[in-house]
Amino acid sequence: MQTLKITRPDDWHIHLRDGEVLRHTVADASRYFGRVIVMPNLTPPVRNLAEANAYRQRIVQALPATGHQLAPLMVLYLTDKTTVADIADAAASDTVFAAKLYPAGATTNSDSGVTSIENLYPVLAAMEKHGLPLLVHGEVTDADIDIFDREARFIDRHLTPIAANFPALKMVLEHITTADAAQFVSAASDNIAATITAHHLLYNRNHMLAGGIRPHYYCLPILKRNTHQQALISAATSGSPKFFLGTDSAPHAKNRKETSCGCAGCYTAYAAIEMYAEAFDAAGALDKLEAFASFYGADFYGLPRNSDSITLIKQSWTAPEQLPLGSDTIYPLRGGEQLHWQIG
Ligand SMILES: NC(=O)N[C@@H](CC(=O)O)C(=O)O
Ligand SMILES: [Zn+2]
Ligand SMILES: [Zn+2]
Repeated sequence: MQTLKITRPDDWHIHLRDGEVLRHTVADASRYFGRVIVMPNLTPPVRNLAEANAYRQRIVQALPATGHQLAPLMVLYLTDKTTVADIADAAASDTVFAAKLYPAGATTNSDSGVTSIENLYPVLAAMEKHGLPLLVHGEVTDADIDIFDREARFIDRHLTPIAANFPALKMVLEHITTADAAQFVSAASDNIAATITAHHLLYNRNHMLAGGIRPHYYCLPILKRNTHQQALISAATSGSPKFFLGTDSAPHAKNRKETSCGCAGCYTAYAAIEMYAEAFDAAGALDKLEAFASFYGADFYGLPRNSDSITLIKQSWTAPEQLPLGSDTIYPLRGGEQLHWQIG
C-alpha cells in the first residue's frame, strides 16, 4: 500500500459560515489542517477587528473537545466604507492576517462588497504600508461579460493596475481557474501569489454540464474548459512557491443548490487533502504535494511551517452521500463516489 507522509497542511481559503453549522464545518476543517484562512463573507460581513475577533471566538468554541487543533486566521471584508484605521487596527492585531476584496455582486454574500476599486486605493495603500495581504475574488461583474471570461477580464482591468500602483502590496488571487490567471501570477513579482482549489484541479466544465447538469459542481469562479484545468495542474505541480492550497470549501445546504436558482460553492473540507493527493497523483507529481499544501502558503504569509506531519494512504473508500450541516444536510463534492486517498 502506498503511503505519503507530509508536513501538516494549512488551508489558505475556507468558508466556515457561522452559527449552528460551525460545529460541522469546523470539525471537518480541523481534522488535519493546522491553520485556515477564514473567509469573511458572512451576513453581515466581518468588517473590522472587533467583528473578526468575535467571529474567531465562535469558531474556537466550536472546535471538537479532543484531538482537534486548528488556528483560525481571520480576514476583513473590504467594503466601500472600510477605513485606513480599520486596516491599521487589523494589521497591528495577532488575529487578522489579510483583507478580502469582493467586487460587489461577484459571488455568494458579496452584496456589501466594493463598488469602485479605484475608490479603495487609499485602503490598498494602507495595506501595502502595513504589510497586510490583499486577497482577491478576481471576477468582473458586468452583465454583458461572459461568465467564462470574467476572471481574465478582471486581471487586465484591475489586477494589472493594482500591481503597478502598489508594487509592494502582498496579493493573493484566490481560487484561480484560468491559464490567464496562472500566467499573470507566474510573471508577477514575488509578492503576488494564488490559491488553487482541489475541484479546479480535478474537474472542468464538462464534468458540470455534459450528460446532465450537476449543481454540486457549480462554484465561482465557474469551472472552465479542460485546457484551463491543465494549466492549473501545471501551475500547482510546478514547484513554484506562488501557488498554494486553498480549498474554497463553501458549504450550502442541499436544497439551496438543488433548486431553480442554486447557490455557488462546493463542499470539499470533509476530504480536501485526499482530493488534492488524487490530483497530484494523476499528474505524476505526488512529490510536489507537500510544498504546495504545507510550505508555500505559510512562507507567503510569513508564518512558520507546521512542525508535525500527517500520513496519506492510497486506498479507495466511498464518500458519504450526504453530511449534516447544522440542522440541514449537505451534498459534499464527490458524495457517494469513490475517493482514492485517505488519512492514515
Ligand atoms: N466559491 C463559491 O462558489 N462560493 C463561495 C464564495 C467565493 O469564494 O467566491 C461561497 O461563499 O459560497
Ligand atoms: Zn471567491
Ligand atoms: Zn471562497
